[in-house]
Formats: sequence, C-alpha cells, structure tokens
Amino acid sequence: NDTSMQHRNLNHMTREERFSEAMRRTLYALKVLLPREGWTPVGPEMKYLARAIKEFTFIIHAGVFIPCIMSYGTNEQIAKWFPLAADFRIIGTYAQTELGHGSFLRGLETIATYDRANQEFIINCPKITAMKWWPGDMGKSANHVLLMAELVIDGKKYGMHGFMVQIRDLTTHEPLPGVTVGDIGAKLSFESVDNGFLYLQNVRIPRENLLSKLSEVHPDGTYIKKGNQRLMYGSMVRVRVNLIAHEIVMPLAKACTIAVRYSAVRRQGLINPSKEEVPVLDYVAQQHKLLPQVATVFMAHFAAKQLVKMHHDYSLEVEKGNTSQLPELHALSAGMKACLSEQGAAGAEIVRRACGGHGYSCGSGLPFIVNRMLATCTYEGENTVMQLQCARYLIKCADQAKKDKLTGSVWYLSDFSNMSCTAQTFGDLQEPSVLVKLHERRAKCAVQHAGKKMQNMVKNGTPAHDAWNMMATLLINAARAHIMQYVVGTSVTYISELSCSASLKKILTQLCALYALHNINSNCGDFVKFGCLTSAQCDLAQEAEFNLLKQLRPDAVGIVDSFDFTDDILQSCLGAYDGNVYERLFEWAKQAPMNKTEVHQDSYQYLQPYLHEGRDVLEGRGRNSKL
Ligand SMILES: CC/C=C\C/C=C\C/C=C\C/C=C\C/C=C\CCCC(=O)SCCNC(=O)CCNC(=O)[C@H](O)C(C)(C)COP(=O)(O)OP(=O)(O)OC[C@H]1O[C@@H](n2cnc3c(N)ncnc32)[C@H](O)[C@@H]1OP(=O)(O)O
Ligand SMILES: Cc1cc2nc3c(=O)[nH]c(=O)nc-3n(C[C@H](O)[C@H](O)[C@H](O)COP(=O)(O)OP(=O)(O)OC[C@H]3O[C@@H](n4cnc5c(N)ncnc54)[C@H](O)[C@@H]3O)c2cc1C
Repeated sequence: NDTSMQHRNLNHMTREERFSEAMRRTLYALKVLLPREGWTPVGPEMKYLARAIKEFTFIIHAGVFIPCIMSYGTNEQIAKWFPLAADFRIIGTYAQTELGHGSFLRGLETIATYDRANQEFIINCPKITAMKWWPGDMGKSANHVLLMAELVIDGKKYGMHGFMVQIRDLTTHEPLPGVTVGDIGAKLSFESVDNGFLYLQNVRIPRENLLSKLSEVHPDGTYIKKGNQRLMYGSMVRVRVNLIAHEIVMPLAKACTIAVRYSAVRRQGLINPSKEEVPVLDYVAQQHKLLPQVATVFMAHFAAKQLVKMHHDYSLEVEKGNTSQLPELHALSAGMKACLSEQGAAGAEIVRRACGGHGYSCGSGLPFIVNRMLATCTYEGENTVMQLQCARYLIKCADQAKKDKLTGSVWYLSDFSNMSCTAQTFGDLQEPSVLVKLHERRAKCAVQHAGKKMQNMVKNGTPAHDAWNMMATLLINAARAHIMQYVVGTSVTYISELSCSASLKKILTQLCALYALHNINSNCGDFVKFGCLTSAQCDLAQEAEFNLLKQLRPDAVGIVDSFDFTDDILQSCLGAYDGNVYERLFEWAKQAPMNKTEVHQDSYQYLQPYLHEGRDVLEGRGRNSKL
C-alpha cells in the first residue's frame, strides 16, 4: 500500500524512465522498507522483493556479484567488500561474457597480467572480441565489476580467475582511466536493466584484488592453488539454482494467473448452440493450453525447492572441503535451468496466445513476461550448452551403472528391475507411482540409447568428439528426459510428504499427474519407442489427461488466485482481481502517450494535404483524382 512502491504504467514510459524508476523503487524498497540490521541481498527478503517489484535493478549486484564475493573471496576480502556491497555503497556486476565468447569460457580473451615490480595486475582487452558485453547493471549503474579474466604470470596462462575492478569514480561516477563503459542498447526485454559493455585498456589493480579463496598470487608471482578449481564455476551453479524460482516459476505463475482469470471472463462462441456464449475456459482446447502450464508452476516450484536444498547441503559440505557432490549438482542445476526455462518460456507464450488479441496487447501484462522469460533460455548458460553438460554427466553415470549401484538423482540408471507398465485403464495412468516409473524408464532408455549410438560410432572408427557432436540431439533429449523424471519424482515425493488438507493434497496430486501426463502425451514417441507404453496405453494416457482437465476446471481460478499476486504486480488489464477487463483495457489505452492529444500533430502535417483534397472533392469543390 506504499504509494512509493506502486508501479506506474511501464508501457507508457521510455526506456530511460523505466531504468531510473526501477532504480528508485529498488533502492527505496531495499534501503527504506527492509529492516536495516540483519538482512542481506541474498537473504529470504529477496524472494519477496523479487515478487513485489515488477522491474527492479541490481539483480546482478544482489543475485550474482555479492554471492561471488562470498564464494571466491578470502575472509579478509569478504570483510572488506561485502558490507559495502550489501549496503549499496559499491554497486557491482559479474563481468564474464565477452563480445566474442559467452558459452566457451576457456575462450575468454580478457587478460590479467601480473606485474611483479608493482605487485599489481594489468587488465587488458587485447581486441574488440575481448570486450565484456552483456553484464547486467554494468552500463550505467555499477562502479565495480567482478571481472572474470585469464590470469597470466611470466607469460604462463593459469585459466579464468575473478578480480575486483573499480570502473567508475565513487564521487563523480565517471569512468576511470582506461575504462570505456556503456549500455549495449535496446533488447528484447529487461528494459530497466543497463546491460553494458566494458573495454579495459591497461587498467591496474592491486594484487590483493584477485579473489583468493581458491588460489592466490604471492608478491613474488608464485601461484598457489588452494582448492578444487571447478569451484571457480560455482557462482554459475548458484545462480542457475536460484533463478528457477525467481525467473521461471514466478513469472509463469503470473502469466497463468492472467490467462486463467481472463479465460474465465472472456465469453466467445457457443458449445451448445441452444445455450449462451461460453467463457473460453469451458473449451477443452483452452484448458489443454492453460492447465498443464498451471501444473508446471507447481512442479517446477517443488523441484526447485529440492534443488535449493541440495545446493544448500552441498555448500555446507564444501565448507568442510568435500566437493564430491559438485558433479551431480552441476549436471542437475544445468539441466534443470535449461529444461525448466525452455518449458516455462514456451508455456508463457502458450498462455499468452490463448488470450487472443488482447494477449498481444502490452496492457495484458503478458508480452512483458514472455519476453523476459525468453532470456532465461540464454543467460546463465545457454540451454543447449547446459543440456549437453547434463548429458555428459549422464553418459558417464550410465557407464558406471554397469558395475556400480548408483545413488542420487541418477539412481534409476542402475535399476534393472522390470519396469514394464501394466496400466489397463486411464485411472491406472493417473497413479503417481506409475507416472514416476514411466518417466524413470524413459529417461534410462534415452540415456542408454544415446550412449549406445556413440559407442557404435566409435567402434566403427569415428573419433569420440565427432560421435558426441553427431549424437548431440539424442544427448539433449536424454538430458530433458532425466530432468522430467527428476521433476515428476521429486514432486510426487514432496506432495506425499506435505502436511495439508486432503482436499488440497487431492488438487496437488491431480496437478502433478496432469504435468506428468502432459509430458508423456507431448513425448509419446519416446515412450513407445523405448517400450514404456503400448500404443493402446498411449490412448489411455490422453484420456487420463483429458479427464484431469475436466476435474480441475472448476478449481482453475481458485488455484491461480492462490498465487496471490496483487493487481499492482500483475499490471494486467486481463488479470486484475475484479475481472473488469474491458473497462480496464479502455482506461489503459486512453492513457497511452499517443492519446494525450486528439490530433497527433507530428503526423497530421503529412496527412493534411491529402485530407483537404479529399474534403474538397466530397464537398464538390475539388478536381477528380487521377485514379
Ligand atoms: C533487487 C534484486 C532482487 C532480486 C535478485 C536476487 C536474486 C535473483 C536470483 C538470480 C538471478 C536472476 C536472474 C539473473 C539474470 C541474469 C543473470 C545472467 C548472468 C550470466 O549470464 S553470467 C554468465 C553465465 N555464463 C555461463 O553460464 C557460461 C556457460 N559456460 C560454462 O559454464 C563452461 O564454458 C562450460 C561448462 C560450458 C564448459 O566449460 P569447460 O570447457 O571448462 O568444461 P568442460 O565442458 O570441458 O568440462 C570440464 C569439467 O568441468 C565440469 N564443469 C563444467 N562446469 C562446471 C560447473 N559450473 N560446476 C562444476 N563442474 C563443472 C564438467 O562437468 C567437466 O567435468 P568432467 O568430470 O570432466 O566431466
Ligand atoms: C538478459 C541477459 C543478461 C545477461 N547477463 C549477464 C551477466 O550479468 N554477466 C555475464 O557475464 N553475462 C551475461 N549474459 C550473457 C550470457 O551469459 C550469454 O549470452 C550466454 O552465456 C550465451 O553465450 P553467447 O551469448 O556468447 O552465445 P554463444 O556461446 O555464442 O552461443 C550461441 C549459440 O551457439 C550454440 N552453441 C554454442 N556452444 C555450443 C556447444 N558447445 N554445443 C552446441 N551448440 C552450441 C547455441 O545454440 C548458442 O545459442 C546475459 C545475457 C542476457 C541475454
């Protein structure tokens, strides 16, 4: 209810207005509303902030830069930089991606050369492709960057390391000498974020600015490794784990809220010719578009909670020096981020499209969500690259499963029990245990299939790297299958262990079954090819899904209302709680800057001569046109 937090109509603002408004609101929220003592930008408050603010700034500062200080800094470095960053007295970003490289980190070209005489690192972008490009908050906001660069000592390369580099003056905010920095221009979304470019030429930083938890450089230039170097990639794992809730589950929940509420209000056409026009939500085709996406919100939420817990447990182990869980966590977080962002972004577009013309209006609030979710498929690890990382781990585990009993998320790869499906009715296929088994079997077969294909190619003389490249599509499918079985399995377990009312558990169980069946029906080729289901059972699976749509239809609005988004955060004429869609759309349109005058003078000057000629002809004064 604080008017300082109320969103003005973003669509009627320029990009620069949105940039400064987002910064105003974010700082107001962080520095005025939150209790000063005790909170940190990576604490639970961020979840509520991210929920309450439609466009906030400092996502990378809070979600990546600060956690990196904690992950890569020594205790002294954390003590120096964390308080400054947590209190926004320095603003940072995570500068890793370059104009020429984003996925292949070993190809990054920015160099940090150690200058023993002065005990400094000299930072250079040797050519244009080495320029840092994309980091959020970097164009105009950040005055520091956590720069990921190749460490070089006496001509020898030591790989990517993290360096704290100040890029702007803390008094004037002007770029420092050797620093060329700015905004990369208009993007598909994130209008309020100043993703930036950064060209560094002979910028000197103290030796102490190498974040040295995992490695350090002594004054004489001696390089010391201090831990598992793969932890250097740890910040990316954390962001992949965290962004699922913030950037996939929550936006999809907003989109579903808008689309389901609108579909309950919008009457269009007849089902029974003798009755009145129906709400489009009564069309099974509409239910088939919307309700599986509502189910995805819940299942992705449950699976993400499990992944966050796994990451938390892993972090405690790393503190004790045990990094044994890292390979599985990397594979799972990479696969989950890729597959759920793919599903979420596609799902948001499906529900937007289900709202017809008004879904194409920015007044619906849906284009904002769809465009922003599209970015989740690219940042923090491009999806294809992440799915292949996940597949790399699965293929290794499948080989190991031939001799060892596997545990963790890949345990099913060493499950050689009879997994044939005996379902005779569509009710059998709504059983959670049956759905879990089906997904495990499909995933196991998909991984083995990809592995077998590559082995056969190598046996026939194909180099392993070429076999990998040629089978990439099968490997990506295996990664998707693995994640789907993980999401279904963790969700079934989570719901079964949830202490809640029987009626709520019934709805959640139905949603879980709907998610699993929708996945089966969307990938039935795999389920038949791998012998998981017969063709007749595939028919039953479709029947089972349609039956669940019918069962869930009466509760559809109640379910999305449970996401509890305010009208202010939805910013949607279609999804407002009162359902007054048409009045809201009309009011919204009238506020458009285009309508601040009845005649748009700038364009009228071009039209005027022709209009006056038309007027004269119609009033009998003008000459007939040549046409
Ligand atoms: C007010 C604010 C309010 C709210 C904010 C708060 C919170 C918000 C929450 C989150 C933020 C939300 C949104 C953020 C928005 C935008 C953020 C975007 C930021 C970015 O995009 S940062 C840049 C991201 N870039 C990448 O992800 C690069 C991807 N590429 C790579 O990771 C690597 O290049 C690679 C893995 C593809 C290949 O690396 P490589 O060549 O070195 O490795 P190999 O493939 O040869 O494998 C070697 C070996 O290493 C293992 N490995 C690889 N990666 C990892 C890892 N990350 N962890 C552990 N192990 C890893 C791999 O498995 C191999 O092992 P093996 O045993 O040899 O098989
Ligand atoms: C909104 C947004 C915010 C961002 N914020 C940040 C940030 O704060 N900090 C930061 O450092 N970066 C940031 N990024 C950059 C982001 O991390 C990179 O865009 C991402 O890692 C992909 O790298 P790239 O763009 O260079 O694509 P490339 O790596 O060039 O990939 C291009 C395409 O090639 C294909 N491809 C690449 N490698 C392979 C492979 N091994 N196998 C098969 N196909 C492959 C894929 O289809 C891929 O889409 C942001 C990006 C966006 C869009």
